[in-house]
Amino acid sequence: MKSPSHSPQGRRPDPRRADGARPGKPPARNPTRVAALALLTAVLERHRPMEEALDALPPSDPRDRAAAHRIAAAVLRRLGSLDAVLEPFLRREPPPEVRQVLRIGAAELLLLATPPHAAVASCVDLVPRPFAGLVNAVLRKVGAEGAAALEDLDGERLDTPGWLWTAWHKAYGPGVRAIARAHRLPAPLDLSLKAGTALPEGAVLLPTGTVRLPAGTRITELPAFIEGAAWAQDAAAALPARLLAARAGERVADLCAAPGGKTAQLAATGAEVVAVERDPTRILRLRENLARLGLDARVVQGDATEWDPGHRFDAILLDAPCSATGTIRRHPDVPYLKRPTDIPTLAGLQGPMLAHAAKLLAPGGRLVFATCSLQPEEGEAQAANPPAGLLPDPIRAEEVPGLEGAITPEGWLRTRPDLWEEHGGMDGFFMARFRAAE
Ligand SMILES: C[S@@+](CC[C@H](N)C(=O)[O-])C[C@H]1O[C@@H](n2cnc3c(N)ncnc32)[C@H](O)[C@@H]1O
Repeated sequence: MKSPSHSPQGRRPDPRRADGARPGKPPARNPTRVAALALLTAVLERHRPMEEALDALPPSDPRDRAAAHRIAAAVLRRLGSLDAVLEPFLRREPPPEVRQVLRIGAAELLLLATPPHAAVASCVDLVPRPFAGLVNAVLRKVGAEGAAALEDLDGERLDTPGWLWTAWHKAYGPGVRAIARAHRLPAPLDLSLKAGTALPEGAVLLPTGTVRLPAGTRITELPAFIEGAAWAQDAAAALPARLLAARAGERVADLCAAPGGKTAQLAATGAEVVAVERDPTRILRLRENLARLGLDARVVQGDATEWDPGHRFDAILLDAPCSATGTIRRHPDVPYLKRPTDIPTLAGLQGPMLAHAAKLLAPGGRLVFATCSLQPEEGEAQAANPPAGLLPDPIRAEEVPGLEGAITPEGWLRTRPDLWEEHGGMDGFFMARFRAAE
């Protein structure tokens, strides 16, 4: 008969061990850290989006999930720096699961102000027994020496994957550092409100109309959200629909519409809105969001490169699928999900989409092309080569109060995460407006 044992060698663990692992029954693993480990494993090893991994977590207290997300996001924001701090304390590469736990522990100790004992003990409990001693020893050293080491690093460079650094340096010169710095901070909660909705307590009204609350605010607890009068939308993400300036009664198409932040803005004007989206799962979210807000739009499942309802539109919003590198503050997993080869692939889709959208526009109609990307191939390069029949309709300073400096000489709008730093930044977007020839 096999003797009962919890140790890999078939011996009972020594109750006096100095590695932090407790003897006897396996320790109860902390649900927040277990979930944080699952999120990091999904993103860094399986290259799955963090939101998808969050949805796949077993049912748990929403506060545990939020805390797990906070830890995983902190690791992803400072991944290069955390690895550099860990490096001198590791003689060889640990298994991937142990590496993720060490990153969690280092983030808790150096970035999240978790009490050292709790950070170390909960991380020790997360790894298989043979690695408990290693995790305990390394994290104790990180606790003692890590803060000084972190300060000496070039974190902006280390926390930005090389291909993104090179591309942003080429596009924005020294601005790459400001962009990288902005990516370190959790983004505030930005809301769009239905007209006449009172400003939530503690909110700031930004010059372009977005309402901003501090990072970490729980949207589901806000009265305006509960009443169906508010939706989450970054300050930059609210600009494309604003620039389209839809009017009541106009025929408006929102191509690539889910989850529907911009559809909601367009529908709130009283325009007749058709929202086109290819992905059936995302269509469900789009419908749910419109229903929650009590806003009306016709939702159509279709491919924006070929959808044609047989009539023309007064205004079209094309919020094209892109690499989403402008949203890294809100989605710190993006740098670890995207590859350099994604950029030409997506740019190769955006061109034909813009060309098809142009064909759906009535004479004199307006079109706004937008992407939430910092890569010029997905913005400036597209607008510089518009399809036949589209004329430039430059964005004017009075349309974007406080962002006049983000208007390019061509009349496009280029936002970056380091803009409005004093207000808490904004997503990186590109927007260009056109008119169809009369
Ligand atoms: C940037 S997101 C749109 C965000 C949305 N406009 C909003 O404000 O909430 C791009 C969307 O395009 C959809 N999409 C991708 N390829 C598409 C295509 N060929 N036709 C229609 N929709 C597409 C994606 O599923 C995704 O929902």
